[in-house]
Amino acid sequence: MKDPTPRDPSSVWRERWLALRNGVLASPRFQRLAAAFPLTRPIARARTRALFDIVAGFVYSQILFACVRLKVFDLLADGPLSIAAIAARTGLSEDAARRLLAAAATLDLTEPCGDDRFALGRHGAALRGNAGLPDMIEHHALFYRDLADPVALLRGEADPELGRFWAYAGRGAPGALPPEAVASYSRLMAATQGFIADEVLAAAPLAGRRGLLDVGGGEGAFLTAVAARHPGLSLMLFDLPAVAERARANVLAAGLADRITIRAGDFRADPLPEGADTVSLVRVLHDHDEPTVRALLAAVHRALPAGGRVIVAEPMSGAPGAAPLGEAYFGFYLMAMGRGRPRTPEVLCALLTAAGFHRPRLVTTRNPVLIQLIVAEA
Ligand SMILES: CC(C)=CCC/C(C)=C/CC/C(C)=C/C=C/C(C)=C/C=C/C=C(C)/C=C/C=C(C)/C=C/C=C(C)/C=C/CC(C)(C)O
Ligand SMILES: C[S@@+](CC[C@H](N)C(=O)[O-])C[C@H]1O[C@@H](n2cnc3c(N)ncnc32)[C@H](O)[C@@H]1O
Repeated sequence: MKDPTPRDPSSVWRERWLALRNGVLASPRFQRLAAAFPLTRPIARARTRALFDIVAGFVYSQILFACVRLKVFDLLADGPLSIAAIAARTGLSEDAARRLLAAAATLDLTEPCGDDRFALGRHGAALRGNAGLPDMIEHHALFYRDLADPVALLRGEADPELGRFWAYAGRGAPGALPPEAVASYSRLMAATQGFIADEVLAAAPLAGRRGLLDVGGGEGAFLTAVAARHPGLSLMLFDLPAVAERARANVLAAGLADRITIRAGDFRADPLPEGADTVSLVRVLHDHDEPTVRALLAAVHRALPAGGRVIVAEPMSGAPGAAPLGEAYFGFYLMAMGRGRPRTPEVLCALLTAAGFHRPRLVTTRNPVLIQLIVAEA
């Protein structure tokens, strides 16, 4: 079907090239020839594998999910185990355990070491070093169910479970959410701060700052990490009342009540507390649509003094080497959640400029796949 909308003249040549390339790639005769000819055969194989991997991706995810649910990586933490021992400890038959461990081995989750024994694979071992990751993987059961009919999700005809899990994404006033509505998402976010806070703190320009306000700071896991690394910084957390209550209990239990002040409120309705010269928004903006983000950034600007600084930390669209994680993974995750979108650094910089901030800039983290930073001055 030809698109009747007028085209930008600069795209004409690109579209002609795409038509030519795609016509060739779609031809079964070309595909047969490319696979037969020794010089193009490796390319044909790689393309076949790449497309097959997209088809199989969900199966790979379920194999990882089964390993996490059955605690296979915990079982192998002390060294290789035989299939008989793994079967006994997971409650699987030996045949099922062998099928799972062999499949996991092809994904580098486990590694065969002869005599029907398996060790942790490279990914299985890395997973053990990331506290909170198994919780995050198990949480995906909801997302996978929401994705069972992606077309219904795209058409807005589904009733996604993620929308209920992230209670503040619902229609009601988030400030009135009861404790039980925020408990599970707050626990999950706190559990996954381990691999976020390290990256953010390695890159965040906090030297010489006096006070940090963490907006949407959850249970206080990020500020607890900040407190350990920046002993001179005064710290304040702002979150919904039911979440702030959890933060208060955690901060008290960690003996940090004199370091971290907790303030409760709804940033869509209440002013932000003043007094800090730096504000962080960690995994907050991507949860919200444009009007909320604009209003929130303007409120952050109002709360900051001259010389103030804002730090936005979240996974972003178009991260180098990880393009599908932004638009595909977080794009669909946030669609199921019911609001928000992953944004490129350029879009975030433009939103910060519109809110009155100066010199918005991308600060590269050690691991942009997980999180990136934008810093701007008030
Ligand atoms: C050892 C020898 C011989 C050589 C060394 C070679 C070498 C240098 C190897 C590297 C080893 C290494 C450092 C490995 C490190 C691996 C790491 C750090 C792996 C980390 C993996 C992290 C993953 C898979 C993270 C996944 C995160 C997810 C799925 C997050 C989802 C977040 C969501 C859904 C957030 C929701 C919040 C909302 C609603 C969007 O606001
Ligand atoms: C995805 S979580 C991130 C939590 C924390 N910053 C982290 O990275 O672990 C988003 C946080 O924003 C908070 N939040 C959402 N809407 C809010 C609102 N209207 N006012 C205040 N906080 C809000 C949530 O309660 C939640 O703690």
